[in-house]
Amino acid sequence: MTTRHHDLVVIGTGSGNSIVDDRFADLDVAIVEKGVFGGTCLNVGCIPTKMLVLPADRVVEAADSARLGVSFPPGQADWRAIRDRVFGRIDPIAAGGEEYRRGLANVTVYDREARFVGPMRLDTGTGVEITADRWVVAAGGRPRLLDVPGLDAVDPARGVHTSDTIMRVDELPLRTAVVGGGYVAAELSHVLQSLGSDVTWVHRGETLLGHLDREIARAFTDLARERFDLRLGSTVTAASYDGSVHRLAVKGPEGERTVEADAVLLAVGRVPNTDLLDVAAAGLATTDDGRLVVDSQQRTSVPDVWALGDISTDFPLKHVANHEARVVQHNLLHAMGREGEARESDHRFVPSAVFTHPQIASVGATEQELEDAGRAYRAKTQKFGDVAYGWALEDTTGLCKVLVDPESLQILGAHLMGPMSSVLVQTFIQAMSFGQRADDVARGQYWIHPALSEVVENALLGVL
Ligand SMILES: Cc1cc2nc3c(=O)[nH]c(=O)nc-3n(C[C@H](O)[C@H](O)[C@H](O)COP(=O)(O)OP(=O)(O)OC[C@H]3O[C@@H](n4cnc5c(N)ncnc54)[C@H](O)[C@@H]3O)c2cc1C
Ligand SMILES: NC(=O)c1ccc[n+]([C@@H]2O[C@H](COP(=O)([O-])OP(=O)(O)OC[C@H]3O[C@@H](n4cnc5c(N)ncnc54)[C@H](O)[C@@H]3O)[C@@H](O)[C@H]2O)c1
Repeated sequence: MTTRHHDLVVIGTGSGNSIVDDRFADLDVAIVEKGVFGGTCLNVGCIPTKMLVLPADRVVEAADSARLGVSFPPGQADWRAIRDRVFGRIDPIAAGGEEYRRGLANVTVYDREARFVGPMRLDTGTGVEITADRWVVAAGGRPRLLDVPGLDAVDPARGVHTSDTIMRVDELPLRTAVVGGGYVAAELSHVLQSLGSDVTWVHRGETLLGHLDREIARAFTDLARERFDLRLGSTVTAASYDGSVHRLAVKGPEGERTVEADAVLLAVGRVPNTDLLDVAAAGLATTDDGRLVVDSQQRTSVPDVWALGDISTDFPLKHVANHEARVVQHNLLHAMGREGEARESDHRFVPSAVFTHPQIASVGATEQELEDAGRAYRAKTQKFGDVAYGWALEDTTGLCKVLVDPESLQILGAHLMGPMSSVLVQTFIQAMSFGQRADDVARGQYWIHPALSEVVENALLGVL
């Protein structure tokens, strides 16, 4: 084992990869990445899922078009062509990112799983142990597995998948059992079912997407009930596999039932990679659920060590990881005397979207959070179907809900389900971020008629 000292070490090439730019050109930098460059979002997360959701949306919309007076034959997906198009675009980006880093004279890439072996001493797994003046830990997380024999390890050959593996299969399973009721389950159930797999969706809770405002969560759950074989309040207690078929014992409101499937998708959350990295050996403090403790400047409990993204954040979302990476980048430069005052991360109004069908988007407090906090609020839920573009869409399910402080008229939260919700929510994000009042946003600007954005205008006018 040889040892080497660097000026800066970055562990993880998801959002961590964006930190080292020209301003670090005079430093001896190590980048540590055990997998492909670009991390979760690019390779197995946001990007491929959204590229798969789009054709899935087309299938659903075509099937629904008869209501508009046009009909198409039932959607036929060429799974391999879709898969190859998606990864044919993504994989070269990951490879190009790695090639670029390896070509930089001041950067050394360590490409094995690394772990700490002492106070800020990292075994890179390549026969080199490294130390450094400054560190960035951006090692993300990985899918959680189930504590059920047979489903406690990923095994694509047997059809036991997580989001890391299901998107690259050669054949879409004829029947998939999806376990979990969060983001990944909602997006990938839509993809699988639309593109040709029969989905049985098993979730332990009574509503899907339980983190959302309850009105939206219930409305989405009602729609999902019509579309999927949905087993709510249900847990998988045992699993068997006979070489071609999985049989899951599912305990639910009607007792124990067997769910048969050709593949199982485990979508039961993610765990931070602090254990694999053995952060305890480095003396880095962790939260009860295993994330690195960071302060508002993204500093860990050890001096000169910063962390960002899924390994530390309360908000495991790519736009948050990117924001935190910019803060860490600035604060590293500040610590080296190259930038002014240190900065803090802004987690006041973190938005999110679930790219399922219909789309869902959200920012700020839910109604139940305001109730629990005993906070006064006014609420208005505007139906997409009641604005002009909603008529064009013949929309019967879309909702735009806004929650406002009755005194200050500040927007406290906004929750949408319907076409283009991830875009429509931006008006609320902007208003909340800049402290704009609901009446000013509603009345102080033009709203293009008859655009779908009128649903936001009407929700705001309604709440006033
Ligand atoms: C299916 C799916 C869909 C998603 N869709 C969205 C979306 O639409 N919008 C959104 O905002 N967010 C989405 N997310 C969440 C988003 O992908 C993550 O929040 C984001 O990628 C986290 O970035 P990160 O840099 O913290 O970690 P990562 O991107 O996970 O990067 C961590 C890197 O560290 C490496 N690493 C870990 N441990 C070690 C080690 N010991 N040694 C060496 N290298 C190591 C890993 O290989 C990895 O490349 C999605 C997630 C999933 C799973
Ligand atoms: N569009 C997006 O922004 C997007 C898309 C996908 C993922 N993500 C991010 O990735 C994270 C992970 O997504 P996810 O869907 O895996 O997690 P999640 O936290 O959204 O949902 C996890 C689900 O699994 C269930 N669950 C947890 N443990 C279980 C157990 N032991 N048995 C049965 N069910 C269990 C939970 O009740 C929950 O419904 C999300 O929190 C999100 O931040 C974001």
